[in-house]
Amino acid sequence: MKIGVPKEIMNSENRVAIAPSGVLTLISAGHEVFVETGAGLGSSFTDDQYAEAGAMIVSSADEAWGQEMVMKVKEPLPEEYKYFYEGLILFTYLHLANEPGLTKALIEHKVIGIAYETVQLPNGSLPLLTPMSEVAGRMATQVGAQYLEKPKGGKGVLLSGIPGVKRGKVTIIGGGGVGTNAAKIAIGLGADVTIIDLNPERLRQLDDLFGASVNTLISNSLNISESVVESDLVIGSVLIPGAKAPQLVTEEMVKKMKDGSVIVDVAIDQGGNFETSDRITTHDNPTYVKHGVVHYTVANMPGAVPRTSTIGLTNVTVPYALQLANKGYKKACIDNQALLKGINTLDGYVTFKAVAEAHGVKYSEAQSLL
Ligand SMILES: NC(=O)C1=CN([C@@H]2O[C@H](COP(=O)(O)OP(=O)(O)OC[C@H]3O[C@@H](n4cnc5c(N)ncnc54)[C@H](O)[C@@H]3O)[C@@H](O)[C@H]2O)C=CC1
Ligand SMILES: CC(=O)C(=O)O
Repeated sequence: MKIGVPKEIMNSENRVAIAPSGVLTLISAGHEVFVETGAGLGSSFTDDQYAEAGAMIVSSADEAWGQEMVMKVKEPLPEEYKYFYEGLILFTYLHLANEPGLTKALIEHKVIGIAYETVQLPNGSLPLLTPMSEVAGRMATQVGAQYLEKPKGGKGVLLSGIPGVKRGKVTIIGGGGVGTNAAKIAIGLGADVTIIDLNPERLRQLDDLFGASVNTLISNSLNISESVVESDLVIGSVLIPGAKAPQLVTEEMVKKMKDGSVIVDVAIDQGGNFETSDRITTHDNPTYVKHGVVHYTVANMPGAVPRTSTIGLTNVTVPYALQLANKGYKKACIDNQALLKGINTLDGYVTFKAVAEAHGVKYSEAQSLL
């Protein structure tokens, strides 16, 4: 199969879909890979390294997009919709529940849209989201700690405290991949950490993992409200796979937070967990202040640590890309139910229920279209 790898064009998106090691894997299996010139530079991979791995370096986005399958990192931006054509296999993060324009463009052009974030194993885990959730979760605490500093607009609290002065309080809503990694770093910093989740079994696992280093709370409006209002840093990481994120923290709760507190809404890529997360920000200008609270709502957090993230993403996506390329998307998705769950658009239909519901459009089962 001919596989294209365009350069990412989102603000400060320095990741690339495949590291040279992944190119070598695909080429060794008999496929052709076309990498747009400079696509890897943000992650410190040169054209020469890609060429040595066997890729063809192409000089334009047009050529990279003109292949049978395109692998990307972020959801295409409107200026990329012109590259869509009927039958294109697009393998990338899509976050369609929060992207009505992109959903429409994929349907109109009959693109086979396979979303990394909805590929799901029988145990419910999301293997192509996990490494970026690990990155974003760890970053969430780091950036939260930074924005609590006075010169960054925060209230001037050091999360670790010092002897004689109490520790900062961190609330993490959603104890999955992002939440667990955010907690790891917050505990490491010595903060007073609370994790809130809807799933009691998940709370038990977190309790076993972190012991007395965390407080765990079941998710309900009262627990969320009480914990959020008392916190210096609140991290939003609730996901209902493929669906628009639930807004669990209301504007009223945010109004009650102390001035200079910080919100890091990692779930912003699916629409966000805070009623006050009313915009997506960029790495160039990552925060805004609402009701005195600093909001960080960057939808591509791992783009700031591209070297780690590109390698982490390649590790998990390439085995699936190989299945798509070796067998063709139909047989690959019939043989592997996890991959089948990744198909969000096919033949002009929305094939992921939560996406169809988010946009009020007809849902068609992917399997019946294969
Ligand atoms: N902004 C960014 O750059 C990035 C954003 N993300 C996003 O972060 C979000 C979280 O991802 P993961 O942690 O991997 O998901 P996950 O599926 O591992 O975890 C989600 C957790 O939310 C919990 N949950 C569901 N409903 C809840 C409720 N009502 N109250 C409390 N908890 C509830 C689930 O039980 C689960 O433990 C996703 O939207 C993902 O796309 C991930 C990576 C980068
Ligand atoms: C998950 C996602 O959208 C990201 O890593 O940017």
